[in-house]
Amino acid sequence: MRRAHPVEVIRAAEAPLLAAAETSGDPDVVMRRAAAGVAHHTAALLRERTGGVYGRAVELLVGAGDNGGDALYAGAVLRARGCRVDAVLLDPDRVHSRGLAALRRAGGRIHRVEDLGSRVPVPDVAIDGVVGLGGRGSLRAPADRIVTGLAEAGVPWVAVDLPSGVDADTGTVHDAHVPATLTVTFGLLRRAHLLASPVCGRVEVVDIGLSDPPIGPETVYAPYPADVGRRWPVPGPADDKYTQGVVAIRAGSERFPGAAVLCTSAAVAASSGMVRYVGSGADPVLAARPEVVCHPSVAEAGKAQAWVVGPGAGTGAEAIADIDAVLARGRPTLLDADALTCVASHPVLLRSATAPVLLTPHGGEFDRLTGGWDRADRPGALRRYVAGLRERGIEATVLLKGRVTLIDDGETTYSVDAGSSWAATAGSGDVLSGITGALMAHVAAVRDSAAPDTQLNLARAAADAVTLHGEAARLAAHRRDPRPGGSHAGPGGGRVANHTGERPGADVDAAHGGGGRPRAEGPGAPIGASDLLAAVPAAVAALRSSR
Ligand SMILES: NC(=O)C1=CN([C@@H]2O[C@H](COP(=O)(O)OP(=O)(O)OC[C@H]3O[C@@H](n4cnc5c(N)ncnc54)[C@H](O)[C@@H]3O)[C@@H](O)[C@H]2O)[C@H](O)CC1
Repeated sequence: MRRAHPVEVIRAAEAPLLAAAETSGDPDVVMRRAAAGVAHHTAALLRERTGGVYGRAVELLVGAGDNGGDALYAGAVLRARGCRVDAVLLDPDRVHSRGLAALRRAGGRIHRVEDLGSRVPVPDVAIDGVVGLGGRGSLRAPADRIVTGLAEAGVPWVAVDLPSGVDADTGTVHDAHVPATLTVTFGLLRRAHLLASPVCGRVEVVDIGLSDPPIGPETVYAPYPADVGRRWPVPGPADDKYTQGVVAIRAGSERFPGAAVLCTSAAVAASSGMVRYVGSGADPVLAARPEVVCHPSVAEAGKAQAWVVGPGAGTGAEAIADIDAVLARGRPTLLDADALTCVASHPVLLRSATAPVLLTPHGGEFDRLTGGWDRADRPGALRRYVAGLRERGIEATVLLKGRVTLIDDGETTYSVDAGSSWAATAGSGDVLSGITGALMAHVAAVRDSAAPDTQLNLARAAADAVTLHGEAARLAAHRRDPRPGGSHAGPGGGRVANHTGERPGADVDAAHGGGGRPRAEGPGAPIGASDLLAAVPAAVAALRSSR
């Protein structure tokens, strides 16, 4: 798992290093170490983009704090490597004076913002040293104007520590922010690197000598794709359809038969166990997936290790009664879509739950559940909601969907960046419910046979399912078979997206509105939920073979 920490933990980890630097008589030794890393990775980006480093133009946007100091020292290193370096000082009276002197000595040019006039320099790369850990709120004028201008001109931004205009702890991306192609941070990931990963670009961590800090309730986790692949359930020599987990799905309605097909088909594709179905969509479900076992009612469904309720299932009296009946069966249950609407209007429903529940709202459904939430603090709003449920005695985990999906069980927050936004399509949530339900059934089956008294790690299972879903969307968007009626059996796609590496969406495309707006997802083409579904087996294979 990748781990990311809150600002106070980072500051505490840095404190002994900074104190030692102070007593050594070289107070900037740690800062120069950090800056050397910034310069190294900026040079690599320059080489990638322009084929070299010598003679390339670098612009530094420098704020009042130590983040600006890092940028100035990095500028001095790049100058020594032959770059032309221009530093724009946003607050000349408070600039880091030793960093500034170092850049001057190296031959960098220094500008006050007011001296820039209408000059619009177009460097090969721009370094964001406006604010780091001490940043609060949006980029202010005139930094916002400079950032927008360069982003519109297609200049890649390197963020020092984290992109300015992004809150280090909540990951809130303010309207005016730096859309980074690359973020170079120091020693430890900050929460924003996982919570706001689409605007961080590729994240590089430079070793500056920090020790591992303690983990705590504010630590944010993100699974490595290779770990998800290692954990993904596949049948072993002693397995049969029951040992791998049976998931039962109550989904679909006269109005939304497709939800039943997408959800059950995704569950079938995600694991080799068994899928049961209850609802009005038995005919289309069986037409798509004859291996699904259909039942006339919740009461008549056979044994299942986990249940999924809600996709397209309706919000009427019958649907509500079925939610109640499923929860009363005492198995781990995923509640999605219409089931969340029912829970929002009848919160008492969750009292029937005698086993862990996983709620999977998108932002609008979370609005309904909470009566309105603080969008400036996604992880905080989620943690507070889960805490409220747990205070009511409900063993709940909540998965808040988005390009960056957050999962919280009251103690641990997982953050999963899909790596692209291709999955933002109708029916994609139904597929996610099916995948997640199958995985829940598997972990419950394993738990029941190995250690029935232990707690289920539903949050980690959900994070794994979201990782797979994102990978399936990426593969679907990139592997469309151009033949009429073709499938997803096209070549390539074996390499799993490294979510701190390949990130086409982090690039800025002036043609798509500029102003730091992330470009639509680079190469690839829009997909529907059926395309995503068809790519699930390839995504499982890709995750299982990733290193
Ligand atoms: N000291 C070292 O050896 C190391 C420092 N590192 C870097 O230091 C920053 C943290 O520096 P700090 O001075 O505490 O904070 P900032 O530079 O982030 O900014 C503080 C400064 O900015 C003003 N401010 C806050 N919000 C805004 C805003 N939205 N717009 C404009 N100005 C704003 C605030 O008033 C303060 O004056 C850390 O991130 C590293 O980059 C390294 O850790 C290496 C060791």
